[in-house]
Order: sequence, then C-alpha cells, then structure tokens
Amino acid sequence: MTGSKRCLIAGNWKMNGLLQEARDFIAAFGSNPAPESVEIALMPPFTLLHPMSAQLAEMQIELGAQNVYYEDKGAFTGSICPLMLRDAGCHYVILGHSERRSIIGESNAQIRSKLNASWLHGLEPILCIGETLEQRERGITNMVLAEQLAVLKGAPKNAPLTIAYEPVWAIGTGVTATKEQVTETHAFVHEELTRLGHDCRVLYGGSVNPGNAEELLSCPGVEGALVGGASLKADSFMQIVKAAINVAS
Ligand SMILES: O=C[C@H](O)COP(=O)(O)O
Repeated sequence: MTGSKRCLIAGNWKMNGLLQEARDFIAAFGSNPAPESVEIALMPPFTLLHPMSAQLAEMQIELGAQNVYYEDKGAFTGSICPLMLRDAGCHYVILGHSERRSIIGESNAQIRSKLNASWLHGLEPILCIGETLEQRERGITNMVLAEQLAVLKGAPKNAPLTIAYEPVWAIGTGVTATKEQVTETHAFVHEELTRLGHDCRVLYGGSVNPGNAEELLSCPGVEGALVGGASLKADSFMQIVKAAINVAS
C-alpha cells in the first residue's frame, strides 16, 4: 500500500446473487465491525442494489454497480443510467471489465463515454484493465495496458477514480500472477497514471482468495483487491478483508 490512499476490498458478484442469498450474506457478514483502515465495497447485480443499499450503508460498506450506460434517460431498452445508480445508493461503478470487453465487445470509446457520464453524476468508476495470456506471452502487456489507460487522456485530473489491474488469464481460473508480475505491472500502471496526470488507487484482481490475499496485497503498488468468486461467501470475503487489515497495520 503506497501513500495515504485507503485500501479498498471490493466484491464483484458478477451475474450471481438472488434476494435470499443477499440476505444471508448480510446476516453473516454484518456481525463483523467495519474496519477503519480498509474500505469495503460490494457490487451485486442491478436487481440487488436497492434491496441491499440501506443495510450495506449501515454496515459502512459502499455499494457499486457492475456497469452503466452513458445516456441520462430515454429509449435505451435494458440500460441503466448513472442517476439510477445514484438513486439506488451507489458510490462505485465498475467499467471496462474484461468480461464486458470480450463477451459484449465493449470498446475503449464506449468506456470513455461511460467514464464521463459516471463523473457527471458523482459516481466513482473502477476502471478495469488487463492483458490476455497471449498478449503477456507476446511481451506486449505494457502496450495493452497503456492503450486501455489512454481512455483517461483529457479526463479531469481530480475526478474520482480507481483502477483495477486484472490479468485476464487470472480471472476465475485459480491462477494468480506471481508477486514479481504483480509488482512489476503495478509499477508500470502507476507510472502511466502519473504520466496521464492521475494519482489514484490501483487494485489487483484475478483469483484473489483468503489463501493468497495477504501476499498479493503486500506487493508494492497494490492498494486493494477486486474480488470475484471469493466475494460471494461472507466468510471468505471477510477473510480477505482481514488480510487487508493485517497488511495495512
Ligand atoms: O471482478 C473481479 C475479477 O474479475 C476477479 O474474479 P475472480 O476473483 O473470480 O477471479
């Protein structure tokens, strides 16, 4: 953890979670007092934002969404706008997740529009970047990350922003990047952000679990984690939060 930026442990539930599961999660997680040194956030599916909002706020857990559309309102069937996310109590929105880039075909231009719309309505984007295994093996990881970060060119310098570096080959695979890979890549991401005029938190994501969290969070330049699978169970998510508390102390 570098500087005075508070470590963030964010749970991305992806397309998982029914109402009863959300209730069970809150009941199990709620008995733990909110730590001072670590910020916690949850990104459930859209259908659970309103139902979870009040209780998460009481537990001092920030709420976030997994995507947003860039128009304010109108005939955009199936889309959710930034104001709707604010209305549901969201502080964060994940943008540019590799699953949206690869499955939905989301482009950097669309991601930039979503960044602008999020900032306009007071949301803090968590911008995801990451290389595929093929790109890493070809030695073009930094080039790919620089291209993805280029969506920040010309963006307001003081706009709230968190970056999540998620090597695509480590997402949901049980394979994590080595400490060396994480340290080296986070150093590059921080350098690139400085060049673009942004001093923001950089999270690591990709198969973070209770067994590897402390090691990953201890790497220089890692200021939190974006957790997928291991955030679905209150117990494993809390263990990751505890690992972050240990690293922060
Ligand atoms: O947004 C979260 C990441 O895609 C990581 O997912 P994972 O922890 O299941 O590998």
